[in-house]
Amino acid sequence: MSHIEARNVYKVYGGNEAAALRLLQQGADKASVQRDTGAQVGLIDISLAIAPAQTQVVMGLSGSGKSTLVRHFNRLIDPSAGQVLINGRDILQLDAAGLRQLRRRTVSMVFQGFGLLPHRNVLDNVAYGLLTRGECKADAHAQARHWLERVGLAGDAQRYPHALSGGMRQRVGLARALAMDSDILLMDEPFSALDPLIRRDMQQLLLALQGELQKTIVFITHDVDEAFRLGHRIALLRDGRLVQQGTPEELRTRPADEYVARFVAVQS
Ligand SMILES: Nc1ncnc2c1ncn2[C@@H]1O[C@H](COP(=O)(O)OP(=O)(O)OP(=O)(O)O)[C@@H](O)[C@H]1O
Repeated sequence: MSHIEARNVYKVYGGNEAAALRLLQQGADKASVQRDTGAQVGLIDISLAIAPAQTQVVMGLSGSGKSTLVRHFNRLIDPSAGQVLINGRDILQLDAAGLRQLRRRTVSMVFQGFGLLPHRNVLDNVAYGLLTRGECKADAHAQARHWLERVGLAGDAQRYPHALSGGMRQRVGLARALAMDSDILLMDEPFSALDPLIRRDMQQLLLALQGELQKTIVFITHDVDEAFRLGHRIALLRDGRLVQQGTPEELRTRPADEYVARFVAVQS
């Protein structure tokens, strides 16, 4: 069974949503629908299945719909049409308690901007999610210390975010997500603000942790090298549509069209 599945997902923002959806379902493209209905088109008929313990990269230019797609997987965004399934269950059917459970237990998210709490030290930042889901302080701190050690920050538990480098902050963000012990990690351009060498270190760290922990990771990037380095599979979006989903090798050797061929050709 797929761990995560999107079935015929459409997302339209604002404007005349019903009219926009109808036009898209008849095959219209993003630009014409936006012009004719005043709606912003996020996603068009996306179907994507992600297997357990895989790193699925979502790649595409700015505005192609990467964040919109991935935010459907923890219901930060609800689709205009279509279904999203986690472990075979339609998450749009979840009640408030089910949604809380999804966000606290099943899916964690790591952002580009780190999202750390500035007035709490590193240990408390990592423990924060555990405390808010009701774990006692001693357990939360023990787990936080464990994950800080795993990301190489054992000696930095008492420091504050402002005193850390970007790479260290992103390690804290990663430790915080891992501490939640959820099976799914959503990572929205987590390394794009980092210097190239630090970025490479973080990619290595993620590969090592993934090999060991076997999480299902959905990783957004617009960097082709990063996508090829990290992804078991890569989904390439263009103007809200999925143009190809496949292994790095498949994208390289059997690109679905000229656009995919040009996109992957930039790989160094
Ligand atoms: N809240 C919103 N309201 C209106 N339009 C939106 C909203 N969020 C996204 N969009 C539009 O949906 C489309 C896809 O945006 P999205 O942010 O998902 O793309 P992206 O590939 O993640 O881009 P980036 O790489 O710049 O983050 C864009 O045309 C964007 O303008």
